[in-house]
Amino acid sequence: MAWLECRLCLFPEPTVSQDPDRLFAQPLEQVPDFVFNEDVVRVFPDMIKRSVPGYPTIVENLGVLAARFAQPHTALYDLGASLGAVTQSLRRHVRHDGCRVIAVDNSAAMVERCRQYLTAQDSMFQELLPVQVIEADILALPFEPASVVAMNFTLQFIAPEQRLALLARIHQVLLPGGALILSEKLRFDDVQEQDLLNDLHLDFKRANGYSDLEIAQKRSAIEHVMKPDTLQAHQERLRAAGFSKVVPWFQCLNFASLIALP
Ligand SMILES: C[S@@+](CC[C@H](N)C(=O)[O-])C[C@H]1O[C@@H](n2cnc3c(N)ncnc32)[C@H](O)[C@@H]1O
Ligand SMILES: O=C(O)C(=O)C[C@]1(C(=O)O)C=C[C@@H](O)C=C1
Repeated sequence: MAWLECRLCLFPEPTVSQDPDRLFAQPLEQVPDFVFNEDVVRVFPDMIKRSVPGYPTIVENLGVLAARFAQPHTALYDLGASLGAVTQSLRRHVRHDGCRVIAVDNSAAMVERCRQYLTAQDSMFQELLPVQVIEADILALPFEPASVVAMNFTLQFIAPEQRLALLARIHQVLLPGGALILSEKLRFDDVQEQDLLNDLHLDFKRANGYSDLEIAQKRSAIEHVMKPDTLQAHQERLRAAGFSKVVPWFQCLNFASLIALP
C-alpha cells in the first residue's frame, strides 16, 4: 500500500474558492450557533485545513485505505461530504470495476458547491468513479449495500442519542471485507490529557493565523452543535453497533481516525 504524504491542495484550482476564513474575526455581540451555510461554504477549505490537525493527511490516506476495502461493483459512501474532499480522494485512489461513490450532505449550500467541484474534477481527470451527490439527512436516508463508508468529522455533529442507531444501520449494510472509516475530534476523561491536547490544538490554530478572538468565538459557535466523544466511547459504541474490530489508524493531537470492520 502506498503511504502518501499530505497534498497541500486538496481541491483543483481555480475552481475552488480560496477565500480565507475570517468568519469570526470581528467581535460579535452574540455568537450564533455554527451552521454549514453559504458563508461557511465560501471559506470551508481554508477553515478545515487551519482547524483540524492532520486533515490533509487523513483525507488523502482515506482514499488509500478505501482502495483496500472497496470491492468491485459496490457503492462507497461519503457521509457528511461537505465539498467532497473525501469523495475526490476516493475517486483518485479506488480503481475497482463498477464502484461508484454516493456523497451525502444535508446542507443545500454544501451540496451545490460540491457538485460544481466534482464536475470540475471530471473534466480534469479521466476514468474516475461515477459519483452521485445527494442532499439528505443521513439519519433518514435508507442506505444500500456498500463496501466502504467514510464519515470524516460528521458523526460529531449528529445528536449523541442518535449515533448508535446510525452506526448500527451502517453496520447492517456493510459488505463482508468492507469497512467504515470514522474520523472525529476526541475529548478525554483524563483532565491533564484533555488540557494538554486542547492547549496544543489552540497553538495549532494560532500558528495557522487565527487570533484568540476568532478561536474563542468559533468555540462558542460550535459548542452546542458539535459534541466530541472519547476514543473509548467510540470503540464501545462501534462494538455495540455490531462492528467486530475497531482499529485507530491515525491521531494528531485531539483528532483521530478509526477503521471499523463489520
Ligand atoms: C465537518 S463537515 C465534514 C467535512 C468533510 N467530510 C470533509 O472531509 O471535508 C460536517 C458535514 O456534515 C454535514 N452534516 C451534519 N449533519 C448531517 C446530517 N444529519 N445528514 C447529512 N449531513 C450532515 C454538514 O452539513 C457538514 O457539511
Ligand atoms: O474543534 C474545532 O475547533 C474545529 O474547528 C473543528 C471543526 C471540525 O472538527 O469539524 C469544526 C467545524 C468546522 O467544520 C471545522 C473544523
